Amino acid sequence: MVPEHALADDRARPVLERLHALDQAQREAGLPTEQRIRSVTPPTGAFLYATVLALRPSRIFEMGSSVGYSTIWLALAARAYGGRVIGSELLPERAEAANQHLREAGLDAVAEVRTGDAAEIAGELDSLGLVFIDAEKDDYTRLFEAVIDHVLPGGLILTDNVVSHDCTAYLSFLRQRSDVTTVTLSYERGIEWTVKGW
Ligand SMILES: C[S@@+](CC[C@H](N)C(=O)[O-])C[C@H]1O[C@@H](n2cnc3c(N)ncnc32)[C@H](O)[C@@H]1O
Repeated sequence: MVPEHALADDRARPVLERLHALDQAQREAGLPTEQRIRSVTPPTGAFLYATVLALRPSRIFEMGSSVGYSTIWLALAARAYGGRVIGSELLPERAEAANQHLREAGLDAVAEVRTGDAAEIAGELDSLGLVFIDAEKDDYTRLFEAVIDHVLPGGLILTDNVVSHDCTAYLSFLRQRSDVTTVTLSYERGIEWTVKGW
């Protein structure tokens, strides 16, 4: 039992535990990256949950949902105050699995995962209070550029894996922009905390 999963309710907890166990098993088996579900760690899930509870964004967008592990964490928090989560996933079978996991967790009224390129789906959305970027690391700049105009002033963009992976180009790109304030959090795999200016 992973302590962070105790934050979830009785319906969501078994789904989170199962997906985390699958992620661990795939990593231990040495499966190639593209075959793994590549979930965030449980502490990162709890971080997303706590951040959403604190900021209470009405509309949350996730770029790269895989089978929905982090989507469940975001949705658990959003449900507490009536927020809504839109996830996005390039691979149709993963998006389908994510929506099935949201149903199992009792969160399908709060969150949905759309199939397609997150950059294109961003164009369908507006007034985003929080964006979580967790797709391919060499695509972060394109995804950020696609979504930033759809984020509210003061909105938060979180990006995972900025310490575990070489994200130098993305981090420099963010620091050259005058419309955001950005800091790197050395937490778990590294989370970039980027706030859009008012
Ligand atoms: C690191 S995994 C996401 C893990 C997920 N956030 C979680 O913690 O459960 C990255 C996922 O992004 C998807 N992906 C890659 N490029 C994408 C894009 N341009 N738009 C949407 N999804 C993308 C991949 O297929 C993969 O399933």
